[in-house]
Amino acid sequence: MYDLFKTDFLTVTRENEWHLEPFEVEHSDYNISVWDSGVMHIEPKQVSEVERCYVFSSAVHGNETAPIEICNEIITQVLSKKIRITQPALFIFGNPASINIGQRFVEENMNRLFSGHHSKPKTDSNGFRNKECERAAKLEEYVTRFFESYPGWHRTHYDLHTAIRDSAHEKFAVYPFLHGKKWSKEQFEILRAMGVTTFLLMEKPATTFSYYSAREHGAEAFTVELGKVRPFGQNDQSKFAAAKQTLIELLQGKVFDGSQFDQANYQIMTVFREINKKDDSFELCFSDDAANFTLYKKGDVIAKENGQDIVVEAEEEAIVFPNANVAIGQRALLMVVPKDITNDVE
Ligand SMILES: O=C(O)CCC(=O)N[C@@H](CCC(=O)O)C(=O)O
Ligand SMILES: [Zn+2]
Repeated sequence: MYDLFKTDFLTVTRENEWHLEPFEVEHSDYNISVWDSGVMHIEPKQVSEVERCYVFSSAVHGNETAPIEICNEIITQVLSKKIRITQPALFIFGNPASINIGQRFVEENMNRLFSGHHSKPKTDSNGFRNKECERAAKLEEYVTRFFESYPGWHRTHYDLHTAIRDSAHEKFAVYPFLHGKKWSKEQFEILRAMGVTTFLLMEKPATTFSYYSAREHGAEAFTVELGKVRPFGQNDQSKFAAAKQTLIELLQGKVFDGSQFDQANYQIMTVFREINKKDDSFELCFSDDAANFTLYKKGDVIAKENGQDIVVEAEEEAIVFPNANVAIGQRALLMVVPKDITNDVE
């Protein structure tokens, strides 16, 4: 049994990489349950009239430390009564073992394992199911348990990340494919309050945590990129203050009014092309410090594979998440273009 008033939740999480026996934390204002390593449910004892519940996840990639720090601070401030919240929250540190090694993942990128992909047979290892597969399956169960505790409530999940490269738009959010549903004006406004004005609208299902919550639980869910990957202690906290403050305000029952939505306040992009790595010869043809959202022109060679050039096809395309160092078959690069969503928001 841990005393979370003496040892913060992140420390306890890091001491128990893959498993922690569930326990309750005595508190005058909240019912607090630790469901597993890195998984904490906080429920205000006084039931809110604002029927909204929140999942805030971080460390789905263990080296993306700024969101981990933000979430750990919010938890610590709630427990110590420095801030008071009114809405139920599930905090998740996704991959504690990868936090400890300061890497994106231990064996497999967990953000490619949701929506059941954790249970798909692995072609490379005769069906071997690694610990990240087990963890992704458990995280799905916890999110289900949490959302089902509040039937009929409005559900939100922000899966907080930082990006490997610099970005021409420092903060941006990936809006998972909605299968024809309209994009939420309110969410554009909430995320703008966090400092996010660039959105990447996905056009197909994905294996990410945010797509899982959107699709399986009808949650407003996003992968939110808050800046660049840095080790613990090297994050400029001032760059994350607005995001942290907005997350706290949501937990305090704030409801945003999206009625003034104006596309001119945002950079809205969609995926023109997803480039997957097909074999080990795949290489990117721009420098390692080319930022996300750098524009390339028609005919520019952006990658090579198997002796073939991969070139820009539209008049202009911007790069997002370029990474030649992914497993074969996985996304190595997104090419994105602007999108007008004036008639597709509500
Ligand atoms: O900077 C990068 O190349 C990756 C940053 C990152 O982890 N991004 C997420 C995006 C997930 C999504 O598409 O919703 C990822 O690649 O998992
Ligand atoms: Zn990430």
